[in-house]
Amino acid sequence: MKKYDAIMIGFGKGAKTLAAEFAKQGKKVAMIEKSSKMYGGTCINEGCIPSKSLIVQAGKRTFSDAINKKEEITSILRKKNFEKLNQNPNIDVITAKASFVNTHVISYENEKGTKEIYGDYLFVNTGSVPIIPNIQGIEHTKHIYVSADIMKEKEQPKTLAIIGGGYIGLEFSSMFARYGTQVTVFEYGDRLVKREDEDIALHIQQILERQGVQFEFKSNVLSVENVNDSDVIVTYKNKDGNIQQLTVNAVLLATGRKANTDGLHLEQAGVETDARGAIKVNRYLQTSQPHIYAMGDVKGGLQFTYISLDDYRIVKDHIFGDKKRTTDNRGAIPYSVFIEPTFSRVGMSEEEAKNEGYEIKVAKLAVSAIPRAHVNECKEGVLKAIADAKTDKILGCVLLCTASEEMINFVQLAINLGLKTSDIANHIFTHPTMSEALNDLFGNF
Ligand SMILES: Cc1cc2nc3c(=O)[nH]c(=O)nc-3n(C[C@H](O)[C@H](O)[C@H](O)COP(=O)(O)OP(=O)(O)OC[C@H]3O[C@@H](n4cnc5c(N)ncnc54)[C@H](O)[C@@H]3O)c2cc1C
Ligand SMILES: NC(=O)c1ccc[n+]([C@@H]2O[C@H](COP(=O)([O-])OP(=O)(O)OC[C@H]3O[C@@H](n4cnc5c(N)ncnc54)[C@H](O)[C@@H]3O)[C@@H](O)[C@H]2O)c1
Repeated sequence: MKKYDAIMIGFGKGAKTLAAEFAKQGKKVAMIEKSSKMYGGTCINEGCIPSKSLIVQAGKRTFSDAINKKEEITSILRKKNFEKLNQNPNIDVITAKASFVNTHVISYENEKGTKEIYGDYLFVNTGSVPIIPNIQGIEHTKHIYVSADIMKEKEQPKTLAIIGGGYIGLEFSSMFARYGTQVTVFEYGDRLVKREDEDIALHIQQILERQGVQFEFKSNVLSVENVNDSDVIVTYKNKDGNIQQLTVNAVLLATGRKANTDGLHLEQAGVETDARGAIKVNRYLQTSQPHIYAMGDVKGGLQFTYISLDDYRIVKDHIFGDKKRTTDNRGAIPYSVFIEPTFSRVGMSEEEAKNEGYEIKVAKLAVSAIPRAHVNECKEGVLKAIADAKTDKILGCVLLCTASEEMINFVQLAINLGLKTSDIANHIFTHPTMSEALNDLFGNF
């Protein structure tokens, strides 16, 4: 049986970066990825990059041209990811589905039959899969998609129902609407983005409604069925309890994603999972077997590529470093939802800060007051900051504006460094930029 210092299961962000690190240290690594279409993981092939490519191209290209462009970008990145590891003499890239035989042995099957390999360390980075809601007719109805599949269809649906108003629901509704598709979002909740303040949720809703998106809040989709070859009838209970129907060309399921442990046989290695099926880890990302680590979506919690990357840093530090980095000291974690304009947040919302017992002060700035927003011809949105009234320290910030995905990283650094609102209010920014609006926002307290 071939022996490795480290076996990576899944070509996710954390594992591929860790594989290169192990190899750099002269260790022998096996990277096992189940599909030749997935080198580089979800982000590059089915997640962040293809969706952001389609989002950026909306309004610039036709839908089918944008799909072609997206294919071009993802195939370049996939190839680069494969070659980077495959050309490394210390790394074997194995294309096969892996499963545990015991605490150190992994089995996989390829055209030559079943093989087993041994690893001193093992790393599970198998990502997540869409949750398929329990809706009558969902398994056998045509034109029902998850995010990965709908991004492969060249034909643009004229009408689209999206079930779920979370990250994917928001990004895909804004994107399809801007290609000219009539979009209806069905959401369980009584409003969008439950973890955000109500004023911000309302802003987001109004922006999307102006783009033509319709929302059915507090709705429950009961069944889907094909009416002819090209249409789907969606039957749902609306917020008033009335049964309604909507006929659309396609339905996108965006009701969350769960840890992907399917077929891994974790039990053979004694690796425990939690009630939601995610792999249980400690703050160093060790599983119930100390030499087996889990990184990225498969361990539950926040599902972002940059979390998987940070998981790599924690594991690297635990194995090769001073063991100081943990999941407890990552600092404030920002996020961006790529609707148009982008919505980004870091730190606490107003409501969260109040619930934590802070005496707070709140500052707001309308995007229409920003010179660069006029240049960009995108004057929609709002900026909001929350600070501790006693210490003037920044507690949180919400940016609903063009380029907020860039700006939020600056505010994150300010929060992590413990800066005060006056530090940003008096910071020198280049002009004319969206970032310089942070002078005014933080000067508005
Ligand atoms: C549509 C969409 C848009 C997104 N947009 C963003 C965004 O803008 N920003 C952001 O930060 N995050 C975004 N995300 C989330 C992000 O894609 C994930 O959090 C991230 O890719 C998770 O990476 P990972 O390291 O956990 O593993 P993944 O990248 O999911 O990699 C897991 C790999 O393991 C392989 N695998 C699974 N089982 C096995 C097995 N048994 N044997 C061998 N290989 C196996 C899979 O084929 C896959 O390649 C988006 C997700 C989606 C779906
Ligand atoms: N920009 C980004 O960083 C980005 C973009 C896309 C996806 N992602 C990641 O992908 C993950 C999955 O995204 P997602 O949008 O599928 O999940 P999500 O958890 O963000 O949202 C799911 C939504 O579906 C609703 N819902 C669940 N079941 C429903 C039903 N039967 N009917 C109506 N509504 C229902 C929930 O109330 C929730 O609002 C996210 O957690 C996120 O981490 C990130």
